[in-house]
Amino acid sequence: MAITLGANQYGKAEVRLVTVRREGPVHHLKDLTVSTSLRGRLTATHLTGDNADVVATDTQKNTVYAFAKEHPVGEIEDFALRLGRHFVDGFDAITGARVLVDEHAWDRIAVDGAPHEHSFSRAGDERRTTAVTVYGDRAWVVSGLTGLTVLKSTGSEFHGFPRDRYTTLAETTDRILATAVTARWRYVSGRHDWHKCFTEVRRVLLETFATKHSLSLQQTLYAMGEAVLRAREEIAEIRLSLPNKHHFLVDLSPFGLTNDNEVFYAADRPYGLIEGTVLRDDAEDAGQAWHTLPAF
Ligand SMILES: O=c1[nH]c(=O)c2[nH]c(=O)[nH]c2[nH]1
Repeated sequence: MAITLGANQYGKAEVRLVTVRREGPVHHLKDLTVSTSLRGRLTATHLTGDNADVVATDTQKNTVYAFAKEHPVGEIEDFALRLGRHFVDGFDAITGARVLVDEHAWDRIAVDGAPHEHSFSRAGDERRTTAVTVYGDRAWVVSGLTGLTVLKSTGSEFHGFPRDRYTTLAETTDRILATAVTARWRYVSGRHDWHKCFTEVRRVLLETFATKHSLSLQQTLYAMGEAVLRAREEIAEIRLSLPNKHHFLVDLSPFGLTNDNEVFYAADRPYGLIEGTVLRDDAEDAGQAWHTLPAF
């Protein structure tokens, strides 16, 4: 029996980086979580412990901080591309790099209605994300967002599903629809206006969720993905993961009360999980873009 080393990668996970850029008295904050992972000629360290080709994960972490000082961080996609290119071009043994960046948003605190120069409050759980893969001369960018929680209090139905002896769910023509959107979209190759594209995708996702009359969360997922692809030609493919945050009508009849779609129990688990990909039929090959990322 022969035993060999299979696919492997290594790096520093979740480097927390905060930068302050000063424009006179006005400060600009960037709050990032950066993970790097490298691939390449790494058999020796696994088989014999020879570390001649191992760029230490501590060095990877230091590089993140040093890069943040040496150039303005800018858009997370550009920062990740610079880091990935550095590891692949700078070390012979390293042939591929994957850099994940999550950006945590902060709002300026309003003081007497005016945005404060250097005081902020966390904008919530939502994060903007990117996953950049550099492999040889090529690079793939998959950007997205996660934790975008949305709810509509009407405009959602769910009926017509099969009933068997285990089915108890009532059909409904008017329910609450709520989810926390995770979206990842793959750019066609090249550089794009990352900031504008992110802002537009987020807007289109929200507007479509709000305005599409929903017969199922699956239908809403497809409509959201389709609207993004119609709005942004630089996006080849979008994957959405939508937990169905159920709001169940509370049975108030024991108290002699009716419930006309007014009082709900917000269940946190279990939850339906609706996931899918929407893509152009002529999209260029995804290459390494989704490699080792979650399926959706
Ligand atoms: O939009 C929905 N899709 C489902 O597949 C499903 N299943 C379920 O119990 N409720 C819902 N809602």
